[in-house]
Amino acid sequence: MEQSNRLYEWLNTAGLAQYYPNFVKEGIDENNFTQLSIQDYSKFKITQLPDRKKLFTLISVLKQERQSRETTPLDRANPYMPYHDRSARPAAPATAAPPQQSAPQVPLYQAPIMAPPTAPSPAYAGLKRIRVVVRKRPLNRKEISKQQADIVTIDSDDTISIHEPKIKVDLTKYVERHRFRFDQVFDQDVGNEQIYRCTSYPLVESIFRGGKATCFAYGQTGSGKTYTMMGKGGDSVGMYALAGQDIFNMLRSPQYSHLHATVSFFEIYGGKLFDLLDGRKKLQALEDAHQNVCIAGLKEVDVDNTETLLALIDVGNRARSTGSTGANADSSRSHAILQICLKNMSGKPSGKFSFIDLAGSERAADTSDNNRQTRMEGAEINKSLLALKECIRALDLQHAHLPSAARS
Ligand SMILES: Nc1ncnc2c1ncn2[C@@H]1O[C@H](COP(=O)(O)OP(=O)(O)OP(=O)(O)O)[C@@H](O)[C@H]1O
Repeated sequence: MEQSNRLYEWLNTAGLAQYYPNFVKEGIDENNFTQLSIQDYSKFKITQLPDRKKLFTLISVLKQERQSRETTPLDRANPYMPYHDRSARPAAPATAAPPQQSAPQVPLYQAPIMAPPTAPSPAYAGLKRIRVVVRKRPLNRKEISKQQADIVTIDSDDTISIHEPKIKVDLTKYVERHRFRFDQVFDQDVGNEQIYRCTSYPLVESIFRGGKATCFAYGQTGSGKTYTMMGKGGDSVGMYALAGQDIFNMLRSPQYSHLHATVSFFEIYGGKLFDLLDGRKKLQALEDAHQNVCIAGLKEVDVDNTETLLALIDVGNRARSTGSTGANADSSRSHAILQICLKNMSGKPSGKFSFIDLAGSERAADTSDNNRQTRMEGAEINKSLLALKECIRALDLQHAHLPSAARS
């Protein structure tokens, strides 16, 4: 494939193919594309905000991808290729000519927290142990109909601002701006596939080296955690399916013919564990002699393709505890843990990817309409999230003592 065509392919995937000739005219190709800055965009006649955002996201994804490509062999040809297109790559044209073509809202974030593998791996030496990325979701229908204001702006690829409306003692209204910095932030028009590329994807290879990787979706109720992990159904897939697809593809290569994958899915509700693939059978977390946490009796199903994985997730999600909260009519009230475990011929675990769709945290202001059970659940959820925070802090600081949950 010619390099210039690869540039076309990237732009096409991001919905920017019509600008391709402008890039060619300015001498931009695959090698210098990622060096473009926001100030350059107008040179290519990209003046509309949505298109500028698309270009910004595309360049961020590619930069991230360039880093991770040095560590993973997956899909080197076009890291930006979306999930649906990976089996049938569209041919790019051979020439430069393209084909024709009010009230504040707070729960706007969800943040997958990425933990690189626990097993030492030279390829991951340069990566942070924990990465936190933030995704903004668009205002939903209810918020739009109430003409509520969007109080979140994305300032750059790692900084967001929250504009908090406040009232002074003399009743004058003003807005206080809070800026927050993360490893990466994504605007509301970024899809699950791009988020997967920048977060979970670089970790997939690590589990084939015997590592343990974890992706948490953390955020307030209604902020989009399940949307990110699961997708919306149909063609809209999330982290589970995208990672599953890459894992199963790698398992098909002769290099990994000695491995197979098993899937388990359970939830933590009210401090208790329930197997989502086994009729919500109650489970027990036990610690073995090496202080590894084991879930006794957890059902593990052999899976070798994405369709079966999605069918199992569907079964599990139907069994998952949901309820209605002030902020989300279909709120997950439990932490759901999907594990894809690699095992060798003798059934010994040899790498694991855990996806954790946490129950939503709640602001006190959103709980006023909730009934007693919902409030009790909320208290339990907030308590367990606090415990999780301690685990992550201990991991981050590499404490000698880790809470047992941080070791599993
Ligand atoms: N990025 C997004 N783009 C479009 N719609 C979104 C996005 N994120 C979330 N939504 C929509 O917002 C609603 C709430 O999302 P979701 O159920 O994923 O929230 P949640 O964080 O899992 O909430 P809870 O913790 O209460 O389970 C859903 O209708 C979902 O389709």
